[in-house]
Amino acid sequence: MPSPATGGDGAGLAEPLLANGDGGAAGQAFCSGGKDKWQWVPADEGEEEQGRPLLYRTFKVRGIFIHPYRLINLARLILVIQFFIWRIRHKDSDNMTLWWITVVGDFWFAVSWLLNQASKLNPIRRVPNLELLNQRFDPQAADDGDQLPGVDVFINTVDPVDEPVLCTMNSVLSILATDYPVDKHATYFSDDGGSLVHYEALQETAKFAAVWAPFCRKHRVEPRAPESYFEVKPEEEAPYAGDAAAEFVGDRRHVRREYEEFKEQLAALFTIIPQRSETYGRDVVAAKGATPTYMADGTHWPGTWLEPAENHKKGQHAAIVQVMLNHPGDEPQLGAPASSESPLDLSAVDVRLPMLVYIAREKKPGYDHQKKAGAMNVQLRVSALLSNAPFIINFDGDHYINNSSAFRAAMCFMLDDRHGEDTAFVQFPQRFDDVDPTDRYCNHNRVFFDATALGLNGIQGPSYVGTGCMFRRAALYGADPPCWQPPDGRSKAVMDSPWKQFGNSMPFINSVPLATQPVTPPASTLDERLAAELADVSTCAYEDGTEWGYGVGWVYNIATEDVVTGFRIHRKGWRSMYCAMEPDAFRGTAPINLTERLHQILRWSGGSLDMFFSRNCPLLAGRRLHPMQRVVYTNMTMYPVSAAFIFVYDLLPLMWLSGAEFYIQKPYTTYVAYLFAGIAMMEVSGMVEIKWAGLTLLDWCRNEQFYMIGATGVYPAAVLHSLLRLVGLKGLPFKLTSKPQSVSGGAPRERFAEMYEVKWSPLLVPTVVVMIVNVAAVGAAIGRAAAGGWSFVQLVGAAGGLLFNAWVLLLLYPFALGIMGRWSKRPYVLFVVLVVVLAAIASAYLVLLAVFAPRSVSPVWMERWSVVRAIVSPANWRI
Ligand SMILES: O=c1ccn([C@@H]2O[C@H](COP(=O)(O)OP(=O)(O)O[C@H]3O[C@H](CO)[C@@H](O)[C@H](O)[C@H]3O)[C@@H](O)[C@H]2O)c(=O)[nH]1
Ligand SMILES: [Mn+2]
Repeated sequence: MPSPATGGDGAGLAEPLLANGDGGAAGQAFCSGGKDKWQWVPADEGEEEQGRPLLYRTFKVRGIFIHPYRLINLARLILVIQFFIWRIRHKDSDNMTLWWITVVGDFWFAVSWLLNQASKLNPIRRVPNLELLNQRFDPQAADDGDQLPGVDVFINTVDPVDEPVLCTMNSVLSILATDYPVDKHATYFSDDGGSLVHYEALQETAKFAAVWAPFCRKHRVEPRAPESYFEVKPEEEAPYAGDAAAEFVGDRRHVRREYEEFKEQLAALFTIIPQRSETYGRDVVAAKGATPTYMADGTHWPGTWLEPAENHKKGQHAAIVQVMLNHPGDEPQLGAPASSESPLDLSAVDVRLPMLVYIAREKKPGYDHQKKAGAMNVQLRVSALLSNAPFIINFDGDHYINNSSAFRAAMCFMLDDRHGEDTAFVQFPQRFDDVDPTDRYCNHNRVFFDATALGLNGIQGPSYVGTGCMFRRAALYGADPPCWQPPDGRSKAVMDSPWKQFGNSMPFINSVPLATQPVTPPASTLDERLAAELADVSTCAYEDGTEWGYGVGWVYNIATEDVVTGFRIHRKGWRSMYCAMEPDAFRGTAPINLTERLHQILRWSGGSLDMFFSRNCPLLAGRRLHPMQRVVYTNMTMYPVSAAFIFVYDLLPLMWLSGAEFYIQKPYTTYVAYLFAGIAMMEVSGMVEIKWAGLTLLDWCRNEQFYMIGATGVYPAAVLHSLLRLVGLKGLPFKLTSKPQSVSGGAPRERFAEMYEVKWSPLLVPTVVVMIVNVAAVGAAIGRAAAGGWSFVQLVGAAGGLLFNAWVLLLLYPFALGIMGRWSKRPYVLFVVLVVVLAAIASAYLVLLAVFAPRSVSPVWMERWSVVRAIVSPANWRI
């Protein structure tokens, strides 16, 4: 395959991109603990005195926040215990079955609250010191010992339409242009769709990168994903950071034009490829009854045919591994001066591009390809044979690098003298671009990424969340961390019977011990033998009978590979680090359509339960797992179970409809008082959490709301899924998350158009039922109260119950908006409908009472009723 030009030649230049690589922002963040982070105080002063260079600094929450926070939670714990003692002593209810259900339910809530809270009692922030890193790993002064280590970058995609190809290629561009030594990182693009569109788009991208990457380096622009870069309004732009200010405007205009052209080329691929195939394939079609897909040079594309044919269809084709950009060599290359062809003066810019490899692993019918985990394990082996960097960072196709210092930031943790060696991965938060300003579907997950993750950071480290995470290769291979290695220094786990563990490729096995070495070996040159080996490690059969997917690589047989893979590493005793930077390290796109979002939560919660009922159950882990970390993982895997109880509780209001007096627990007022106190304390604790984590009230409400929305429909489905699996069935099918199409290069669409789309799915039904039940309960209670004949105590009881209903409805509010579709642009419609429906139910209920239980209705109403009845009674109808 012809490989696109890598740019001009030239010689000898210190990499300009390194000179001042980290930029000022991160430096400031280091001093103060970040913008607006007055809640945090340094926690590592002692360590500084020991004279070690601290590549990152540690901060803990200021006492004025954390002490009250812990105190409230202690008080709540006492209250909860007291509550149960009280309940057990007062076994008094109108229905003992319900009493038992609620005791068990309340107990489960208390436990899950405790598990959840436990993870957040010691939050820690860590801020990388990029300046120090750059000093220590200064390329000018460097001899071999002091170079930044290599990083292999994995990026995954499946479908050029569902995951718009322009978005994916933007991510690739942001990686190719990132601020890390060009010869020290290599990108492995996994195309699980085996699509020629991806392949040719990647070729175009490599060509465009020859302009884009040098432009970014020359002017030090951010972010380095062109779509996002050109979207920034001039007034929001960061101050110019390069050293050719005079040329900036002209260069930018030129690159922008090239980018527009590049976009058109990508969009055209969808028509060019079918057209080309038709032209080439005219005679073949009749003979084979299918249209092969042709590459530009007239050969068949093995990935897929336009019409499927044996061994050439989606899901059935040989492996394709293609080096698109070769390893650039370690000598910098200056670009060409401005010319009539290219007005961009690159004579002082290193124009090399990092290595870029296209992979479509073999697909065969009948094989379980293990989705993303399977794809990444192939990337792991292919990269081992080509560049074998000791570090790996992985991205979903829709996540791009938003802050070019991110790789260096991760290195601050990996290379630090304190815990660096025992750190298996550095997780960055997931941030999203396309979410609506109110974050209706809680896509930002702020409570998790700004509070929980910091809590985990204070224990053994954050869990792995699937993207934007830098790994130590050895940890993925199943090695032990140095702190748990036997004194002879060699990790037994890795080298006992390597075939059984790693499969039959000798070159791969030989690469394993090298992966732990700090200095990357030069990338292998691609000869025939290597090409054959690459194809071999990308076959389906390669992993048969090995440890891949169990003890080695990303974990298999689970709806989500992320948390469980992180867990498998933690249980070996490794730690992980959390790194939230400003500006955000990476950004991606989130599903902003309700149904997509629910399917995503379903996959996550289903995966969690899968994990609990697997060999990776947190309760089964050995002593290397920190006790608190075990608690955290137990919570992370068991949380969907609560839904079973929540669902019952949400339906309890049905009892209002019976009209009779009914108490789950007597004395009822004490019961209610306990519940209110418990809930109130939880809310107060939440408010303190908002303060130390720097969240907004809205972030926090969204979190509560989405928990409830999940708990009514999705989590019960997840429980069902794991029950199905427990009895040996397949469980629920999980689908790829579709990404918003607005960036796919077509006509500009309305902003957040996706949010207003309603796609019905069985998953929506239970939540709708819960909503109806609660609305009906409120209506009925109003009718009942209006009918009169309730004592004061009964009224108070009813008011408490109504408050519960109203609370449930408030929590389900985003869901209600979601199923309103475009109407939700005018939320007041919802309230009008609500009032009308309530009035209707209340009157209907009143009528029912008047007909069936006239004695429970006050005489005033009965009088009116007799008038109405007189009118509607058929006996009085005269024709
Ligand atoms: O057969 C497959 C299926 C998916 N993917 C890739 O996996 C990534 C994530 O899949 P997606 O359907 O987009 O899931 P999301 O819900 O967007 O992803 C979240 O949830 C996943 C776990 O379920 C994590 O792996 C992700 O990192 C996290 O962002 C995407 O890049 C896909 O291209 C593959 O490579 N092969
Ligand atoms: Mn995604």
